[in-house]
Amino acid sequence: MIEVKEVTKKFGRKNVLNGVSFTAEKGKITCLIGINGVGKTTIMKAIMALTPIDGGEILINGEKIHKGSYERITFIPDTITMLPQMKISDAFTFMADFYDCWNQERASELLQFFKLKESDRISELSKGNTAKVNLLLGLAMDVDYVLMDEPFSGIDIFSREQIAEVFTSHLIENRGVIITTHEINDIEHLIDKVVLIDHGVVLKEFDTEEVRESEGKSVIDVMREVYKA
Ligand SMILES: Nc1ncnc2c1ncn2[C@@H]1O[C@H](COP(=O)(O)OP(=O)(O)OP(=O)(O)O)[C@@H](O)[C@H]1O
Repeated sequence: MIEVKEVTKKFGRKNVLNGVSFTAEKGKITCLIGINGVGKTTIMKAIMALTPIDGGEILINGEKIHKGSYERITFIPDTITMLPQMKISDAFTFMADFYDCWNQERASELLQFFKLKESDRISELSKGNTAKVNLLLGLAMDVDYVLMDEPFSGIDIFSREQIAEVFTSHLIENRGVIITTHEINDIEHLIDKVVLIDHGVVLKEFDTEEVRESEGKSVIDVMREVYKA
């Protein structure tokens, strides 16, 4: 489990996270929802220890993040981190050299799934295909948790559908997934848990199935209630 406990973060004098707490479990897809600038990416980076926090605590499977944790958790940012002149095959070699948990078999499977070729050059990929390569590089790692920042942002409907398909396939397996979005429509049916964020605090954390069954409400119904209150 990932436990985010009372996390605070300032950039200069600006309070960005004001005591954020939530949990994300293995085997579940947890979605952080909030409009632009509420601190979603900062939370992801804090979990990965890519940005230092000012207060609170973050635990991954009961431990604070350490060097070895990067073989158990990965972050897929909303921009590709591979060099533009690389081919997809070069990116695979880079990942294999860098991570023990790199799974080439799964990478090849994802490549087929997304209809991409190892000889494709990063700089020549469309926006949708760049997002797919980014996702592929994260999902081909044998980790317990995958963090994805806006995996559906700015890409066409067909690419979005293809990416959504990954979430219901064996390629996600029993992993814990945290995704951020400000646009819930496409993915409502995929997610197990929602964390609604505003101004660096969690307004509500709920299980989508539970709310649907016990209260007959969709995620959007709950969002309307919470954000309009
Ligand atoms: N390195 C930084 N230095 C200064 N301010 C920052 C830095 N990173 C983020 N911020 C500020 O922190 C706030 C939260 O940013 P963050 O990127 O976490 O929001 P977000 O919810 O992910 O937004 P978006 O949906 O636009 O990606 C914003 O006001 C942003 O300007």
